[in-house]
Amino acid sequence: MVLFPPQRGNGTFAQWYKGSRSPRASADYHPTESVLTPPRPTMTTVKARDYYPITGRNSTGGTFDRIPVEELKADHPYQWTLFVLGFAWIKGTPIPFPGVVQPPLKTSLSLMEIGGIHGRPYREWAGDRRTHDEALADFSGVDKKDTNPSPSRFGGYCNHAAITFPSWHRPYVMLIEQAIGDYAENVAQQIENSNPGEVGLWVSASKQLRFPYWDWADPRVEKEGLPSLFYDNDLTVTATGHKTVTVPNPLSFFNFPYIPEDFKDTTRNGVTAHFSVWPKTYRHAADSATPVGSNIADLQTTLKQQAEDLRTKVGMLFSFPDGGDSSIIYDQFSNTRNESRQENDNTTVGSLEGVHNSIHGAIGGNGHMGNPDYAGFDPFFYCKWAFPGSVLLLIPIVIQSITPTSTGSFRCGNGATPATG
Ligand SMILES: N[C@@H](Cc1ccc(O)cc1)C(=O)O
Repeated sequence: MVLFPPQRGNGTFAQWYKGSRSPRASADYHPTESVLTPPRPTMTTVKARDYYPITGRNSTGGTFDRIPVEELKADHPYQWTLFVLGFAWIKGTPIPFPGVVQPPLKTSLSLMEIGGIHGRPYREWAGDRRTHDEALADFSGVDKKDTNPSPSRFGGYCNHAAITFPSWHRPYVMLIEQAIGDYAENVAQQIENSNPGEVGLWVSASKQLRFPYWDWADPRVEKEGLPSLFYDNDLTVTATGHKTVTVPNPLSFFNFPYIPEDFKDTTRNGVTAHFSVWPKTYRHAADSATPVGSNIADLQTTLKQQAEDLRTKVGMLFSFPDGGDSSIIYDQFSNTRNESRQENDNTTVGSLEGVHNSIHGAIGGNGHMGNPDYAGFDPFFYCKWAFPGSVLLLIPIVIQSITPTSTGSFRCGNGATPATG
């Protein structure tokens, strides 16, 4: 399965591919680091060890729940510290911590590269394991799906408006989850090594760390909107000796280390997003090359207004009639451009992608989250995505004719399960 066809633009695929393959891509070639590379049984790069049953992060020795981000912050102080440190590290702006030597950050695991997988820049991910020949083998010069796809393909790797929409984004979140988790284990070990009195506190927390989710279908969203941990300037974390310290919040925005050439200003509904010059990610920004910052008041008003509708739409995903054809239901459940609509189709339950689009718009406005080409750079993207990723694990409830087989760990926060809306 080809999960992420590259953009060909006006040139041939071969031109695109040669032009886009940056030297650092091969220098940064790490055969075991990617969870995104699709199965290619005939390719020599495929190794049995690259595949493993997914029950959370690899090699933690257990299966642990993803938990709501608010709960991670309130009740799991060591995991919270490690998550915050890990997110800052992946952004290329590590937070110093006594006794910790920051592990090197591979280019391919930086937020600049991971964020760029989703949309722009339209070029190969630095961690893509395919050789030049393997990538070319994906392309057929005589196949319309490659030369003239209709509708035309999205330019990044991500899959939208297709049945692969949910299953593409789940491993995408796992990539950042695994990277931050590996970092957390490394740092936790260093902390315990230099603080023998804290042995047992950090390493076990690091093993249990999963990427937290934000449940945007929780009834609290109507009143409280977006939790401030996503936009506060600073966050409080627990340091050694049970002390708390204040650190810059890595979840509120991302400073671009450089602006890729193909970042373009985009005007929608008369409002321009100045992506070609904005040095950092914004949410609901002013139509200006130099906005003062994200307009959180606007964001909150929009989100609170839409919250009930969002929650209803998530609940509706679980109201497909029993006994239907599971392939048709999955098609309708998963994405906005389902192909299997029937002539007399009275189904109005919406789709996971549809409701997910609404949350992108509500949070991003004209900012990066509101546009698939740039959304992956906003740190919020991944906590937001960990939620529909988890809704996906409830698919056996949606399609009742399938026996539940999910071994993935999932838990909803605060009793507000998506199943009950
Ligand atoms: N393009 C979608 C919103 C969206 C934004 C970013 C994404 O990654 C995905 C979807 C819409 O207009 O509804």
